[in-house]
Amino acid sequence: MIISELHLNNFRNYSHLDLKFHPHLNIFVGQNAQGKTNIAESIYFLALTRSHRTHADRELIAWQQKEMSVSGTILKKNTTVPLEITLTPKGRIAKVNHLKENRLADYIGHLNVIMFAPEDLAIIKGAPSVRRRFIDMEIGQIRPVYLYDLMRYNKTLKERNSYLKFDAAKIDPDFLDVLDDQLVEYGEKVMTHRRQFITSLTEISAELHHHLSHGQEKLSIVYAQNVKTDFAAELKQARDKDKFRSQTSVGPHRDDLQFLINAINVSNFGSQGQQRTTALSVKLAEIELIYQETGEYPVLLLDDVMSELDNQRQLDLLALVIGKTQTFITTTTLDHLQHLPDKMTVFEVAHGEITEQDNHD
Ligand SMILES: Nc1ncnc2c1ncn2[C@@H]1O[C@H](COP(=O)(O)OP(=O)(O)OP(=O)(O)O)[C@@H](O)[C@H]1O
Repeated sequence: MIISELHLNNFRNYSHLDLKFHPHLNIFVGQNAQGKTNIAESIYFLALTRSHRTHADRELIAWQQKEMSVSGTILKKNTTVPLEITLTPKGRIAKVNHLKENRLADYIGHLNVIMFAPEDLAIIKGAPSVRRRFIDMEIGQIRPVYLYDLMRYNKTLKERNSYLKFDAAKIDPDFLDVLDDQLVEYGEKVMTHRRQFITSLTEISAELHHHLSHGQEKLSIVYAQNVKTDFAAELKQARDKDKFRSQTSVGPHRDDLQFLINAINVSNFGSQGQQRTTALSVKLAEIELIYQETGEYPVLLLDDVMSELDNQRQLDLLALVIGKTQTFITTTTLDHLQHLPDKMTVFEVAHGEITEQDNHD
């Protein structure tokens, strides 16, 4: 799939912007703090109805304004899909084909994006919650049903945790049994989706990493599932402890991922370069995974990462994606970008204004 047009109204530092994109490669070049990442962020937002870098939607609305909107046209193999999201003080309004979708889960998935930004190193180095968010966002893009299951799981978890805060004497074991049954039902579904996703991700990223490391490194990803074998039994066993601590200690809300290179944990012992290449392999694997699940390649957003890759990695990366995946690159300079294809559009970004510099069809 490709995004052919993008329209922004009061999004960050763009009061009004209309852009037409190249189907293969679009480069946004400009000095710091001009609005390059804002463009990548707006495309990510159009796909997933949230930002990749903030939880606070308010930050996305141009200062002194109350609303913003992002819209675009998505071209797929057989269809053209107009998408639009408006952020108002009352919340989000998401439209597909100009019709409002009542559930965001029905909206997400019409545009698939993979974003690779410096923050993504946190998938390797950061807290387990970062990795869970990564898993949730990625599975959610390809399987909307996952978002339903996850939402139901989180709702039940919240209810159980609130109930555990009651005085011990007031806790009815039968009611807790009912909550446990629900938690297990939704939790099992969440874990099944995660297991399948991680198995496929491991397989593809191992192959890509082998390629990117020129045969030197073997990457494997381990699903560090918090539930060992039997969720229901483990929940029951932890009940006294959970009552004492007023929180649920077992379940997929405690899951994690481990990245191993040649059997050594990259998060703790990998070099910066290995951590970066691992993050890149994982991101590139997602592109293939989305293709396998949906039959369309997603849009790739490379925000500020090219300068961090050496010449060879840039070459490998571009060779893997150009022509297959519509790619957006943000960068402060074109100087270090080697091996660019002939066909692309370069946009110059300055103070929230964009000028098309070069267009080679
Ligand atoms: N809600 C907002 N309203 C208006 N302007 C905003 C808003 N949020 C951010 N900005 C402005 O957007 C600019 C930052 O844009 P962006 O993050 O896209 O920079 P960039 O060009 O990618 O820079 P860098 O190369 O440093 O990453 C800053 O000038 C900032 O003041």
